[in-house]
Amino acid sequence: MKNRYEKPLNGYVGQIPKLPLHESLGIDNATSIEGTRFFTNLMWPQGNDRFCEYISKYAKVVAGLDQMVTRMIFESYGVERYHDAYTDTTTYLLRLLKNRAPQQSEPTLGFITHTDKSFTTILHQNQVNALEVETRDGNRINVDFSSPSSFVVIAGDALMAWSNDRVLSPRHQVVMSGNIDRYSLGLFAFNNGTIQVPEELVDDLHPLKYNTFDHLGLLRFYRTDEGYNSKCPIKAYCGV
Ligand SMILES: O=C(O)CCC(=O)C(=O)O
Ligand SMILES: [Fe+2]
Repeated sequence: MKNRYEKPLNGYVGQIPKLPLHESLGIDNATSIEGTRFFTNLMWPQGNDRFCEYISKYAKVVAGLDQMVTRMIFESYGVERYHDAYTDTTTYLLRLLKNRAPQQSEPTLGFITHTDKSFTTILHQNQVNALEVETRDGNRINVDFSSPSSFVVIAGDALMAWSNDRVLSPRHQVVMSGNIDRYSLGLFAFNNGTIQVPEELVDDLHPLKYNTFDHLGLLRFYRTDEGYNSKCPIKAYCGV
């Protein structure tokens, strides 16, 4: 298998007996031309300039959207002074996801219930809706983002910890129906350093809930049995 990275959960995922519908590939550092070229040279030994160009343009546009959204989040908590340092040390993993339409009698679960380990994730899809997101009170929302101009922003575990639990990293899953294959793109923001709760978000009413943590260490922890089996991996990893 060629699409592998040292960073856990960055490369190919698929051929999982319990999840026969799902296959995905990952492009780390997708906003840089080196990142996309590394991927296209791997998949097409003679190169694929068109794909390389489109994918890096897409990643750049959506990373710009992500930086706008995270700036708004930082501003809404009065801590925009930390935003530049955050974006300067953030890289983007672009995942290309396919969930094929289930055949009769096949399980319809495309992707298991999980929370994202990123800071933020921006999703885009073809016309086939299948994403279900759980709310704080346990209800499920079927997210309709079938319009080509729709994007969904999901808060990841790192944002939940950074915000000292103000922003929820929601559990979500992909459940397929109908007879059209679903293609989606997920751009995941990962910080290359440590993340800490801003001091402005800690007070008597909001005691500190997370120790400073190494973001990529969260991915490594999630790959361990303890991390994978814990109910809330981020709390098990760096919760106070
Ligand atoms: O395909 C989607 O819409 C969501 C995929 C997802 O949740 C993930 O890759 O983390
Ligand atoms: Fe996800």
